[in-house]
Amino acid sequence: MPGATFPPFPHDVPTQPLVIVDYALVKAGDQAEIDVLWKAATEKGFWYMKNHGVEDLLDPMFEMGQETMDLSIQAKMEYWQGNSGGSFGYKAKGATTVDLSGSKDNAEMINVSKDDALAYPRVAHASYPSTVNARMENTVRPFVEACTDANNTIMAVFNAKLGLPEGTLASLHARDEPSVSEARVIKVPATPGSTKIAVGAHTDFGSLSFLANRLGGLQVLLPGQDDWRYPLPGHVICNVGDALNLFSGGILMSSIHRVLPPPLAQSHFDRWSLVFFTRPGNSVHLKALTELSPLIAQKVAETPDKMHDAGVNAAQWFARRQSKWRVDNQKYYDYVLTFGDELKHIWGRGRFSIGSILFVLARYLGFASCVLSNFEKSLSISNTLTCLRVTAIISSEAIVAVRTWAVWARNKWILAILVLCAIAACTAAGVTTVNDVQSSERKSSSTFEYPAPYPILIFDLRTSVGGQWVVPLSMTIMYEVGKHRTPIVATHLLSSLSDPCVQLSGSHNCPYDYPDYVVAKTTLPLSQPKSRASSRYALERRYVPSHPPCDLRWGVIYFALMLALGVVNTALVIRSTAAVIQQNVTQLQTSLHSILSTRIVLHLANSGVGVKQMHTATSSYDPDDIQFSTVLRTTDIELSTYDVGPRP
Ligand SMILES: O=C(O)CCC(=O)C(=O)O
Ligand SMILES: [Fe+2]
Repeated sequence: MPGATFPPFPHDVPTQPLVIVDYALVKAGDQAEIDVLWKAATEKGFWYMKNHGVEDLLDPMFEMGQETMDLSIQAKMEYWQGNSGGSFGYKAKGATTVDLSGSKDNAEMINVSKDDALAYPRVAHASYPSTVNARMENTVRPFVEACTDANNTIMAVFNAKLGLPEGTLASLHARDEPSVSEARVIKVPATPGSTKIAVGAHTDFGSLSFLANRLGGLQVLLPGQDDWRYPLPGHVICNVGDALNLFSGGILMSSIHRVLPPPLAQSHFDRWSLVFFTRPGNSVHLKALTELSPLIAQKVAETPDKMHDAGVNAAQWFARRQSKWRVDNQKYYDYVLTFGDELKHIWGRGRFSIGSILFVLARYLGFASCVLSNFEKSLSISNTLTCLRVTAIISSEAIVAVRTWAVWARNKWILAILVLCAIAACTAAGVTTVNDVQSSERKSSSTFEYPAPYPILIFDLRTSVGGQWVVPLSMTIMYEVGKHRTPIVATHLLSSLSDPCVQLSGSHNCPYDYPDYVVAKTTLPLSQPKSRASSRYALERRYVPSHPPCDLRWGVIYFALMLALGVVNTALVIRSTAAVIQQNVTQLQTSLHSILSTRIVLHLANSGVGVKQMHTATSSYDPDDIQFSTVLRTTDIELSTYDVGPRP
């Protein structure tokens, strides 16, 4: 790729007119050039840069990136950056969502920490693939040094223009203070003809970004514009990030950008880009520097509606923003959507039955295992996880079994089959658990042993199905869209409820990064109960006594789905020797059980019928409302998962 010739950038796409700043002149103190830079940084936050001194290091960096991406997926995933807010290491494509409907990104990248590059061979934060290490001293470190120099020079210019005491911005970006500053190489594989977003709309988290790319695809949305426009590829582009925007009280502009596949003929080629991000020291508090500059104080006073204090330091800010769009973190989504129903039907009743205890176990042990699976680093966590998962699955199975028995009108053969299945399942689960917990070795989650011909397929399993989100999320979307015809906003709400970034909603110039507050408002009320009258009506219309299969097709499909998933998952666990697949599949199994069983309980509760006085049981399907409910004939509104009462 370095030195390769690509088709030219097309003439007929909307381009973003940006000025070219001559870095050599800025460094030499040329006032006219400094004014050009200042205007670009305060009005657009983006500019092209020439004579920056990094020219000769671009190709070697791209080569390092290519050598790294050419490694097998197994080798790259040894350096997986995780989902907990870390950034150093490898990010596979598809690990983040790029828009509010949950589409996944199409960019893989390797991030090398500035601190690691400078400290090499000492490890400051993380280790890297051999392809990075081999070039750490002769390529990565010089690149990091040159970009840091360039960004520091620019920051010194901003420091003076903002009227800050000399060295203020430099001290917030001290070379020796640990930071999340990093060099990044990004590969977007060729997707001819596709217009799918490869890197979602965002503002950069840090202070200054230094970006080189080989093909078009970057698009910038400047303040006041309503269309995305391409900067020209082949230039080095610099842009201001959110930290400088905050420090300066909003005087320096941090603009929204994203990456699409390269346009037209260029779309037949892989797109490579290279970024160096200068970010503040980890402990630096992110707020406007009002006490140090009258100019900043005045700007803050003029814009009281904007957020001027993030209330967190740079490391916390970064971790939150980094994890928010992670696909894996959306496994909590269903819990959030149904929380309102849970409050009402489980906690609001003021008393507990065996049914509601099973509900709580299925739901919260499933949820806890979801959360804990992010931190599966030690044997004790691994063992705790095994126990949580098994208990959640058994509780879910109990709920589903009792419901199944109910919809089959307490048929004794069904009961016998269920009891046999339960004994078999519990025995298997018990043996596996004891075996797992007694084993003194934790199975490494970074050990990949893929069947040779299908590495990518299995890898996708690792990142999507294995990441425990895809099936629960699709099911949830199916339910909720069908039920309310409301666009689904997929997000990581739970972490953001305690996130100060939530306060930024609508007040910062990057609305794309802070959607969560809105989400909280739009999703929580989604699960409104059906009106009692309509469910009664549905019940009367559809009630078919003592002949379950006829009107039970949706219920049967629902239970069959759970069974089929169980079989598929078990097969995967048995077939695969890769610990990571076994663990992810088990977690997926737990999440699914938890979601399906608690959905059953809540839908039953929402259908407005209880079980205490019912005469028999059936299932209804209302075409206007994709909701499966086990509808039970009753006069009393009561929630229970197992008490089927007397038959007629
Ligand atoms: O690849 C590009 O051109 C831009 C990448 C970018 O915006 C980022 O990594 O923050
Ligand atoms: Fe960016």
